[in-house]
Formats: sequence, structure tokens, C-alpha cells
Amino acid sequence: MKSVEVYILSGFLGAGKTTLLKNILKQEQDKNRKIAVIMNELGKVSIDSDAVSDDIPLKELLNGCVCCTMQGQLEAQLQGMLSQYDLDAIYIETTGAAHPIEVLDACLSPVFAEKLAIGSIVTLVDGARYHDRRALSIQLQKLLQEQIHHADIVLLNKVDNLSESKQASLVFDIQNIAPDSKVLLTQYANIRLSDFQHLTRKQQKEHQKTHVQLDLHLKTYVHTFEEQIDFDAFEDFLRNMPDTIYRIKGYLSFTHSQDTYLFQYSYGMPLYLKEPVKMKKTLVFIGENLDHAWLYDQLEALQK
Ligand SMILES: Nc1nc2c(ncn2[C@@H]2O[C@H](COP(=O)(O)OP(=O)(O)OP(=O)(O)O)[C@@H](O)[C@H]2O)c(=O)[nH]1
Repeated sequence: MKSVEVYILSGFLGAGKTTLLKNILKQEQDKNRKIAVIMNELGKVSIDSDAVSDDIPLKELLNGCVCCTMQGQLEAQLQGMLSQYDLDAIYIETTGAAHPIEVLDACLSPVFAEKLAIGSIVTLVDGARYHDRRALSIQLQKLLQEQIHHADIVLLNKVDNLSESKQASLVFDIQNIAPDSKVLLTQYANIRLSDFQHLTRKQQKEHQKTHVQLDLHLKTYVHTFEEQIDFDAFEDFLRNMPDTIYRIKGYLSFTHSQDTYLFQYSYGMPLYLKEPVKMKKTLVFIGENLDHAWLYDQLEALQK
């Protein structure tokens, strides 16, 4: 019986996991391989699921992290996919707060032992964020380190935001943490399947368990706008919000235009992309110790 390859895409919030997944799915489809995707998001609503075309089986695990509270659900999803489809590979996109080994553990249930072949753990690192990692809380720094330490391949991504000397020093730092891992410098997570498929998996190393809810205090907040908002006021809000908001994504529409925009924010960088389809105007925030009442008031005020 052939076994289904499983790949785990890991990396901190906004590092480029969905960008990588899109690249990979295109290459897998060009090779006519049958692929399924499991996406795990910390928030209650899914923003990234559009990255996966309708002909690819997709299961979403929302509002929690597979590495702690949702391991059982991941096992159930894997089981369901294996019985429903004849697959070549399953990709699991973890939340930015996930510990890759905990996710791996959930895939190693005795129930699947003969059906799944763990391919590799691919960890993405946002170059500029990693360079400034000391600004993050100790727990988050530890998490970034663990995500790198357990990777079979590390992508130092967003190198377009890094000077050559910073790139070199970060590769050195990463190789110190993960001496046996392959490290690639990437822009928009542009790699080939052969870069990460059929790597020899390392032995599982000892790891320190880091739970999203208990240790990291990472919280999510979801806000839905009824009305269009003022663009300049929104940009002011972004400049003034606490720097412990690490990630925002969702859909917006502004008073100056009839268009809907997909909005992405990671590590200080906002990005607005015109969205052809009208979407509910919902933003998901992820950060440490989020003050929900403050966010609610600030965001509601943007509609006035
Ligand atoms: N400048 C630059 N931006 C990038 C690069 N790769 C990804 N991005 C952008 O970074 C933002 C976050 O990328 P995603 O792929 O959504 O990141 P993610 O890790 O899936 O994010 P979460 O699921 O929220 O953890 C998006 O706006 C991407 O277009 C890169 O190499 N350079």
C-alpha cells in the first residue's frame, strides 16, 4: 500500500506560509499529483482559504492551535481525508504560534502509522522580523527558535527587505540553531518541490513545550465593519496601535472607493490588494495581550 506524504509548513505569524502553500500547490497540480490541505488558524474566521482552489480538498481547523488544544481534531481530519480521497500528499499549514513537533506528534498516531509518511517540516522565517527578534517577548523568541530548531528545511524569507550582510549573519544564526537543516534564502517563498521533498527526516529532538494560550498570551480579535472606513484614519490607527499586534488580515472597504480590498499586515508592513469579489468586511487581529475593548472602540470610530 502506498503511503501519503505529509508536509508541515511552520513559521511565525506572517512569515509567508500561505504564500509558500500557493507556490507548492501550483507545482503539485502541474505534476498531476493529488493533494489535500489542512489549514489551522488561530482566529474564528478563515481568511486564507481562498489560497486553495476548489478542486483541492481542504479542511480548516479554526479558533485554536493544533499543537495544543486541537490535536484530536487534526487526527480526525487526517483520518477523514485518508478514507475519502486517494492522495499523494497532505500539506498542513500550522498557525504562526504552533510548535512543529506537537503537530508532528498528532500525525504520528498509531492509527495512521502505515498510511502516512512524514515528509518534512518546512519552517519559514521573516528575515527582518527575525533580525529584530529581541523586541519580541522571551516566549515568542523561544518559539521562533524552536520552529527553526525542528525544521528539516528553513526558508529565510522576505530577503528583499534585508541587506546582504544581514542575510549572511542571519544564515549564520539559523545554522547555529539548526546545524543539520538545509537553509535557503527566498523571496515570496519561491522554492521547488525538490528542495523539500524526500529529505531525510532528522531524529526528533527534545523540545520545550510552548502552549499558545498558556505561555504566549497570543490572542485573536475579530472585528466586522458594517460601513466603509476612512483610509487615512485607518493608516493612523495602524501607526498608533500597540506593537504587540503582530498580524492583521481580512477585508476592508474605504469611503474613497467602491472596491473591496484584501488587507495583510505583518511586521509593520501593510498591504492592500483589490479583491474582485465582494467580501464581508472582517479583520482578524493576532497579538499578545490584545485589549479587545480598546480595539473595538478604535475600529468603530473609523466608521464615523
Ligand atoms: N516583501 C515580501 N513580502 C512577502 C514575501 N513573502 C510573503 N510576503 C507577504 O507577507 C504577507 C504575509 O504572508 P503570508 O503568506 O500570508 O504569511 P503566513 O505565514 O501565511 O501568515 P499567517 O497565516 O497569518 O501566520 C503577505 O502580504 C505576503 O504577500 C517576501 O518574500 N517579501
